[in-house]
Amino acid sequence: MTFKHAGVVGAGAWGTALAQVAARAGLKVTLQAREPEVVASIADKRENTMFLPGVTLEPAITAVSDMADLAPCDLILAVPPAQHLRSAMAALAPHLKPGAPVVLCSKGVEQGSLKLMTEVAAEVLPGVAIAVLSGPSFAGEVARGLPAAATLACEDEALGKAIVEAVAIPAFRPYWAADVIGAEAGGAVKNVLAIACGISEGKGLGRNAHAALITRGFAELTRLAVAAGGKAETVAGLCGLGDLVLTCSSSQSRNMSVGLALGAGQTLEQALAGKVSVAEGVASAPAVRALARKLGVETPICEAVAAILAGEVDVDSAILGLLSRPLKAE
Ligand SMILES: NC(=O)c1ccc[n+]([C@@H]2O[C@H](COP(=O)([O-])OP(=O)(O)OC[C@H]3O[C@@H](n4cnc5c(N)ncnc54)[C@H](O)[C@@H]3O)[C@@H](O)[C@H]2O)c1
Ligand SMILES: O=P(O)(O)OC[C@H](O)CO
Repeated sequence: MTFKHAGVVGAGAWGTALAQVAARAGLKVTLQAREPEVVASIADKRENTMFLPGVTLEPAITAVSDMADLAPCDLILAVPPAQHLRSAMAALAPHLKPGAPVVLCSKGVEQGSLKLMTEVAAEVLPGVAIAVLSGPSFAGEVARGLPAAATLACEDEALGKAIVEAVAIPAFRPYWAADVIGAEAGGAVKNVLAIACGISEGKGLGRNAHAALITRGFAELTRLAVAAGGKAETVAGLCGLGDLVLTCSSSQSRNMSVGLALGAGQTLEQALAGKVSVAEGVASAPAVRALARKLGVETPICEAVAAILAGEVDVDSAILGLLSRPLKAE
C-alpha cells in the first residue's frame, strides 16, 4: 500500500505544518483552507500568513477552498479544530476517494456528545479507515524542519505502517501504535492540563507545583484514557506523556498561554481576545469533565480548570480546593 497524493483538511498552523511534512516526504499535497485569504496568500506568497507566518511552503503544496478538490487524494489528514471535525468530515464525505484512509490530527473531545475524534469520524465517515496522529509537535518547529516524533495510531497494522512510511521524514518520525483511543485521549486531555500548568506559572506557584501538576495530571489523563478503552502504555508514550510535557512547559503552547493569562489575573475573555488560533483545552475542558464524570473517573485538576473557565470558581479558590483534597496513596 503506497500513497502519492495527500489531502489536508484545515489550513491552520498544524494543517499547514503537516502539509510541509507530507510534501517533504515526496507526496503531492492539496491543502484545503476555509479562509479565502489563506488560499490567496499561499498562492501568491508561498506562505500561510494568517496561521503560520514566516515559513516558506514547499512547491508541492497547492491550497484550495473547495473540498471537492480533495477527490483525487489517496490519503487524507484531517486537521480542523476538534469542535469542527464533524462538520468538516461531513463536507469531505461526498468527495472522499473510495479506500482513502483519514488520519485524525485534531486534539479534543466534542462538546455535547462527549465523543472522541474517532467516534465522531466513525459516525460521519462510516466504513472509512481511520488513524490518529498525535504527539509533542508545535507546528512552527515542525514546519521549519526541526526534529519531532509522534504516535500514528491505527488498528490495522499494515495500514498504520503504510501511513508512517508515507509521511515520515528524518525530522518527523511517526511511531505506529494500534491503540487509537489511547492516542487521541492523551492529546485531548493534555490541553486541559496545560491550562492548569499555565495558571500555576502565572500565579508564580513555582517549579515544585509545576512538576506535581504534570505528574498528577498524567495520572488523570491515564485514568480517563483507560476508562475510555485506551491503554496505559500508549499514553506513557509520545501521544500522552510526551505531549503533556511539551505543552505544559512552553509559552509556545496556546493552551498554556491561556492559563498563564488567567493565572496573571486576566479574564477568559481577555485571555482569548484578538486570537485567531485555537486553544483546544478551552472548548474541551467541559467535555473532558463531563466525560470523566460519565465514566466514573476522578479528574480533580481537569475539574478545576473546567470550573475556572466556566466562571464557577475563581483561580485562588480552585487552587485552595486542590490543595485541600483528602490525602491519599499515590
Ligand atoms: N498548532 C499546533 O502546534 C498543533 C499541533 C498538533 C495538533 N494541533 C491540533 O490541530 C488542530 C488544529 O489546530 P491548528 O493549530 O492547526 O489551528 P489554528 O489555531 O492555527 O487555526 C485555527 C483553525 O480553525 C479553523 N476554523 C476556525 N473556525 C472554524 C469553523 N467554524 N469551522 C471549521 N474550521 C474553523 C481555521 O480555518 C483554522 O484552520 C487542533 O485540534 C490542535 O489541537 C495543533
Ligand atoms: O499550542 P497548543 O497548546 O495547542 O499545543 C500544540 C500541540 O498540541 C503540541 O503538541
